[in-house]
Amino acid sequence: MTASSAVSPVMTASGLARHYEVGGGLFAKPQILRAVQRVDFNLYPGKTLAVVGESGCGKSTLARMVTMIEEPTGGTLLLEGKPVVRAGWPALRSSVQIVFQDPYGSLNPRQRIGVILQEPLAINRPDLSAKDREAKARDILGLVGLRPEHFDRYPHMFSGGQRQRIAIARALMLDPKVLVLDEPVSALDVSIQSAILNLLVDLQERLGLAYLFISHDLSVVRHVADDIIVMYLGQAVETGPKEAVFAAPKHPYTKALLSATPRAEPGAAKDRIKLTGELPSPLMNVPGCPFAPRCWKVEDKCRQERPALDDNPHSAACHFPLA
Ligand SMILES: Nc1ncnc2c1ncn2[C@@H]1O[C@H](COP(=O)(O)OP(=O)(O)OP(=O)(O)O)[C@@H](O)[C@H]1O
Repeated sequence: MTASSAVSPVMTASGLARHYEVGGGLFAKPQILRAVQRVDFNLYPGKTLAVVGESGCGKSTLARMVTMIEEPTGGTLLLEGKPVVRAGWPALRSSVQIVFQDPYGSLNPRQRIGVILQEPLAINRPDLSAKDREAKARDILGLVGLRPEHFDRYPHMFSGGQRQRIAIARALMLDPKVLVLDEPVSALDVSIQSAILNLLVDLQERLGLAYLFISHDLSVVRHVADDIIVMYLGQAVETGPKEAVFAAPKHPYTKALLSATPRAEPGAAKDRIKLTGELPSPLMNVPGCPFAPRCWKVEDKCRQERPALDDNPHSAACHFPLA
């Protein structure tokens, strides 16, 4: 999806979908909840694709499919051109690692940092000796900006920012090609957020990692993204290079999200677009545009026909795009 890249994508998603059956029982049929619907993207080495949207739009479900924690119910996922299918998971899984939002909950409090870091190697790299595993863990600890003496400490002895460095270090232990970063700084103090974002940018440059960066916070996305997917109710409603999406959003939903994001530049104050109307239930398969009930540009066609993205590098699933 990025126009700039002549390099092959490390991961390609085509029509990726995840549905859940909910409810149901003796006398009632289960309902289908469409958490993610037909999402396409390419991830490139050394580049960051940000997925943004409000709570419940399907970001975490997408992350679980990309990290192969959960199987898609539709579409395909290719890793370096090879289909990701269950049979290939153990080998492919190590190439895609995830860092979660909560640095407090994701580390075992009873294990020393050195043990936590070596664990993925113990499981996936039986070819490495204990000495090599330890050496690798110590190297990666330094790479994420922690000190050698931290190796023997326990998670509770670290701050939130340091714990997130440990979680990033653990994700790097198997030399992944793709890192999924699921709201990696949302739980941290603002003062620490930029240090972690700078670390991620630095690691990407050094290691050529592809990032799928999931965030509801557009000011964070502005800092790190190359390309953006805006999701609404399980669907990609706008995709494009960051600069284009921020400078001239095409989808009314993206424009509303951007209008609610504080800007650092002086004089950048702008009118906030307030969305009214309810977010439709993901259990309802509405015929038209999912955003129509909240859209201030809505017309009859929007309620009848579902708009789709086109092949342009910057595209919006909207019958009446803004730019
Ligand atoms: N295992 C599941 N079973 C049923 N429904 C689910 C399941 N997981 C997610 N959902 C539903 O799928 C939709 C998307 O959820 P998801 O957690 O992916 O959204 P999100 O954008 O990550 O939100 P948040 O930021 O709040 O985590 C929601 O309506 C959610 O209730």
